Amino acid sequence: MQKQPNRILVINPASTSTKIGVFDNDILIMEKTIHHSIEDLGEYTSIAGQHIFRRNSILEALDEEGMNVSKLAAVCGRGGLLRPIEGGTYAVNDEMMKDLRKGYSGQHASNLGGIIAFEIADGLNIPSFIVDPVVVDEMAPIARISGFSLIERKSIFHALNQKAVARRYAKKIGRAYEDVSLIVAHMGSGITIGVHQAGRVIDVNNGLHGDGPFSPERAGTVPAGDLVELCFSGQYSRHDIMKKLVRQGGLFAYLETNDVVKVERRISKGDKRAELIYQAMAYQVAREIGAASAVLKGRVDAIILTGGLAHGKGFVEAITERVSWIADVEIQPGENELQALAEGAARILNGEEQAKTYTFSL
Ligand SMILES: Nc1ncnc2c1ncn2[C@@H]1O[C@H](COP(=O)(O)OP(=O)(O)O)[C@@H](O)[C@H]1O
Ligand SMILES: CCCC(=O)OP(=O)(O)O
Repeated sequence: MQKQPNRILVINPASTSTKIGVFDNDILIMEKTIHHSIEDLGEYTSIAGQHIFRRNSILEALDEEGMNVSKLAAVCGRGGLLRPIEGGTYAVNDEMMKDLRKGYSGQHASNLGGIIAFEIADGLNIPSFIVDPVVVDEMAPIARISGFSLIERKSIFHALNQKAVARRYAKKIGRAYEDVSLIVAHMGSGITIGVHQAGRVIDVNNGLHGDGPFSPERAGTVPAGDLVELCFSGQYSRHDIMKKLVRQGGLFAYLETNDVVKVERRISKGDKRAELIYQAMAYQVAREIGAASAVLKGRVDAIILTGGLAHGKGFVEAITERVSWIADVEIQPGENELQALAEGAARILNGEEQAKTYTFSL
């Protein structure tokens, strides 16, 4: 008799929406984006506080789609700003729940992924997982040195999509992920450029509140001395400065939108300032890719451009003309995070891998 496939619910919470998918192993059978209004989310003072509201929205959506939750074999969520850990699939445990609720390394909607996965799975007596959270840290010791001895460089990036596209590219060329050297640029609300070598991301910018190119929302690397002067000018609170660095920095600060489609429309109507800022963002991405190629001593199998901005033809061209001398440029627009979550959970349920344990009590 043929074995029943494992049915997996996957959950990817973003700032104003929750994307869900139901898979039989790694085959998608249902996908939905649940949009949350600013008014609905505005009722909560913290991201973790939104868990019941978002969980109920997910259960309602599953019900509307005729999905019977009692058939689920596991629930898998995108995880969150935990302590730094190596890549892989982790079982959600109490220690992880504590750190997700607190936002150990900061606040991001992905903190809700593991929390909601655990809550739904616990009620059904099935396992819950997270896969390649944003705190995956495989950085080489040399990459951690910032040059300011009180601050270490941190690995906070789009690990889930970066690893998924890198694995997919390796498979396409008939090699193992562990055998290729790649530069992956994930370009969404934040932009992260990862150096993938021997199956590990040995260097990457902290795309949340660290360094790297500016992005639709993030300021990226800023001149340090000038930033210090602003912080102590008395004009801005800590909250104001963080907002200007993380959510309302970069493109948003210059053009009052984080939507690159709108910016492209403005450029096509002759808006020269919009054109300059758009080109500057592409220039900074290309510059970071150049730096990443030096990490690999020029031995780069491919450069992969992915994330929402990789849909933008002009943006991709502006980067490609500066970096195509390094290696082939492969475009994988958008993100396949739901698929990557399902594949990570399926590898455990099918016995191909063992779930890793999140523990720091030693
Ligand atoms: N077809 C497109 N052309 C250019 N930019 C696009 C296109 N589609 C989406 N984008 C831009 O991609 C960015 C969002 O990327 P996305 O990967 O969805 O972000 P997030 O990190 O929030 O998941 C937005 O600035 C959006 O305007
Ligand atoms: C860098 C970690 C995650 C991140 O930046 O996500 P968004 O692009 O969705 O803001």
